Amino acid sequence: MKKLRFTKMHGISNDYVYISTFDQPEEDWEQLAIRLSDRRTGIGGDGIILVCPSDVADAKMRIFNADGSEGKMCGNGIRCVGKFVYDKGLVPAEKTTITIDTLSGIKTLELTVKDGKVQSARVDMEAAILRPADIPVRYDGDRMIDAPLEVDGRIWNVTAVSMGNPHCVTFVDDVDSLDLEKIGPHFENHPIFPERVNTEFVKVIDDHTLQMRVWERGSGETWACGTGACATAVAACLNGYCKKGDDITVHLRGGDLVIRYTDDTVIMTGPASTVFEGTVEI
Ligand SMILES: N[C@@H](CCC[C@H](N)C(=O)O)C(=O)O
Repeated sequence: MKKLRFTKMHGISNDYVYISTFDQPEEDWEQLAIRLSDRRTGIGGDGIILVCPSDVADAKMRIFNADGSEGKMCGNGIRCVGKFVYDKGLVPAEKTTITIDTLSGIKTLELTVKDGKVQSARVDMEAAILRPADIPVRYDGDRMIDAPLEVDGRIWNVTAVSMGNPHCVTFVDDVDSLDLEKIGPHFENHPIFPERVNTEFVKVIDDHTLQMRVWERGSGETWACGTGACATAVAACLNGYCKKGDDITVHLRGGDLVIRYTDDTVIMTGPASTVFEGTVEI
């Protein structure tokens, strides 16, 4: 029986099983993501994240959702990967600017370190993608903003944004009362999203504050989604609820993220936490 070393980490309760391939061989990650994510029979998590060697950055990140599908980007995950790389000494202790290669490009992180451990990270998520074909969403206009969409027998007004992965943002009066287990899968598998979609349900608190719940492609409702918070802040600016260049606080079930959107980039700031380490038989 083979053994795999892992670190359980979370970014405001969006929890993944982190596995280093710096010193462990390749495995069938799709199958392991399904098995290890199970909260009763596995380690438990919203998926698994691999921290891999890279020729072009300090490390490479790969994210597998709980259903085994591979995502291209993970906002909460990348802050934890920055912490993992620093805390494990994979970069020198004086190096607090870290680069991480992802399937949606190389991202730069500024780490905040206390007593030799990373507490939080500020990530340059790069420009939001709004061109429908690049998100991807089947939509005829040049940007899908506040567009009516029928989902599960109701009309929702949606804004489509890619942060390296696809998001559908809808503004509602109340997020707490929504039955995400029922409506989430209808958004995720809606035929206008050829690669499925992550969906954010958002209440505007004021012009600097948003409350959000998320139904993630491949993982269901999670307590937070970093790329989802970025897409939400972008959508809030595009819909006139918030202003570009301002710090926008997004309240999620598991905590807060601060997002700043400009035409050139989206900056996300938030914590990264280690829960425990262990080995698992595979
Ligand atoms: N939780 C993540 C996003 C994870 C991937 C997503 N479910 C997808 O398939 O695109 C985040 O914090 O961004």
